[in-house]
Amino acid sequence: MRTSIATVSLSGPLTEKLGAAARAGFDGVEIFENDLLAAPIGPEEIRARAADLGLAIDLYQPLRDVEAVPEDVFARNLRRAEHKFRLMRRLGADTVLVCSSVSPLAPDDDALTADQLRRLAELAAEHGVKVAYEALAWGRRVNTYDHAWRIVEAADHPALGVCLDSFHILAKGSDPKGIEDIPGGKIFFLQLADAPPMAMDVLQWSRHYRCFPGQGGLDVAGLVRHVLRAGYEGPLSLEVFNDVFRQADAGRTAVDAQRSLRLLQEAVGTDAPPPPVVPAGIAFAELVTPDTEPLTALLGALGFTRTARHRGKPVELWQQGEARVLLNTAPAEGREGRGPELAAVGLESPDPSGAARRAEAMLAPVLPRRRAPGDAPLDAVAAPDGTELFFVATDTTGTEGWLADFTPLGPGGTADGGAGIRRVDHLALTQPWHRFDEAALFHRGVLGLRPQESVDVADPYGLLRSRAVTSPDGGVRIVLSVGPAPSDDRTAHAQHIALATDDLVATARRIRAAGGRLLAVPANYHEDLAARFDLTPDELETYRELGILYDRDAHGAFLHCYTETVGRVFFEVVQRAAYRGYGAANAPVRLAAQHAGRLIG
Ligand SMILES: O=C(O)c1ccc(O)c(O)c1
Ligand SMILES: [Mg+2]
Repeated sequence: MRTSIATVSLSGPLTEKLGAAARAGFDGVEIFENDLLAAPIGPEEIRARAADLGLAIDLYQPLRDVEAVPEDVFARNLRRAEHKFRLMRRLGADTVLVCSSVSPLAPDDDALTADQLRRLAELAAEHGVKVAYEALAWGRRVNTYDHAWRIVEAADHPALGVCLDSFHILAKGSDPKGIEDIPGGKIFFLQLADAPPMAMDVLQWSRHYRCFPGQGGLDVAGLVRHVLRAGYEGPLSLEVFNDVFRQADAGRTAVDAQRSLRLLQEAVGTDAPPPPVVPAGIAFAELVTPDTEPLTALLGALGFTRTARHRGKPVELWQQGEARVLLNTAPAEGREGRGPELAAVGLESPDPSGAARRAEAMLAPVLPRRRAPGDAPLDAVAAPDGTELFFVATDTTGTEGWLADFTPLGPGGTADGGAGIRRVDHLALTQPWHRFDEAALFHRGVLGLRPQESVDVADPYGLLRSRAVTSPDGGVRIVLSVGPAPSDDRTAHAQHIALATDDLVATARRIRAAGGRLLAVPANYHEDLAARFDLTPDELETYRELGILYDRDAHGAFLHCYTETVGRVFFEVVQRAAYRGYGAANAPVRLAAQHAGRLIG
């Protein structure tokens, strides 16, 4: 189907918005009146620019408080409307949006409203344009789609139809099934927006928190199915008022928006992109670091062994069980002067090239293959936070496997035992503040991971939001978070690699014995644990001594502890049986402890 986006959804001046929409693959735009009023170029030139970019101007909006007014006011409104109809002809826009009146003057009279809308439509028809009537959720009298349709039906003019907006319909809790009773040809326009679940005034919710379909909690796809069954043939148009998108880069927002519509179209069956290939596990986590020193000491204490070296690049493989960490000391552009950070993740994929095809169809930036002749082919894309995601074959033993690019370091190189670490449990990646919603949608759409609930965690210097995205069997777990801007002395929001052990107490003791330093947790925390959980004094004493945090859910217990932070990276070691979470209840204490920076040992 054709896709369109309202200019209000993108930042910047009108011409930049048009460029961003076109580059992201949109077919059209809704032009907001303010964007036109503020543009330094006239309607004819806007029309020409849009046409050059291959964009139609699908809607001009909005006309406000036109209808349901005393007759003298309506006469003035018609004059104002006629002015806009002439403007629309110059702009090449054939549909105008009329929002239901919010005026306190609006008399409680559907017949009057219908009569005035019919006269407005007659005037519009004389100018060759159409009127789409939209019920705002906070409209004075008309605030549901079915009420708007009853009025349009009564007005009975070919140049008058309804505009459906998923936000207004779903935010009010209306049943969208009734949309099927509206003849498709009378649905002149469809605006789509999602929103996170929030108990707040609907106008504020709409003006500040709308997001792209799939980023919130409304069943936008369900609504679209009803609209399609009604026979609607117009564009799917995104109309998102959002405080963050107003500031973010328009080009990125437009791609995020287009990705959301591709997923929506996949869900409703109007498009069939290559299917998602869900990664099976984390093959490796790659840390870039100016020098290996602080990390090799830490990895050694954690029980890792340097097992191999890349044949052509300054990259070492450190391994323990199925956990693999790459240390890359190649100087990287843009990273000068920065300490160690997590730069890339290898995702084990049952079908790496299928995963790459999916990624491309979902508009993930495909990275040039950084490989020397003879290296294994590696497909990679950039996640919204810049992390490079490599799709690697699950079978690492073959000559095509990524491990084939590494030379084993002697017989002692096979990692065994160590500190009891078996694999990577999860990765925690901090997101730029304006890319959090984009990141969740990206991981769902591109990788087929499932976003879990978003949780808010108190940090001593701000609030941290975090949301896990996981594969169905838990083989891949990535925790996306966004928090207060990091500064040099506040490294708590560094990314981290969580490693799984079956016996955290034994692993923590082994780490300490090997000279590793663990994060000290205040005694107050362990006193509180005694009140919350049925733990023996011995267990509590052990946890206190080793800085172990504890949580439990309906499925089982969770024990975890943290290493010191090196550059922007630290490690967590976790023991989970069937526990499903990430110890969010303990996160405020952990973050405060990281700010305090006290270590055991
Ligand atoms: O918030 C508003 O005023 C407004 C305007 C136009 C729309 O299409 C809409 O859904 C909301
Ligand atoms: Mg709308």
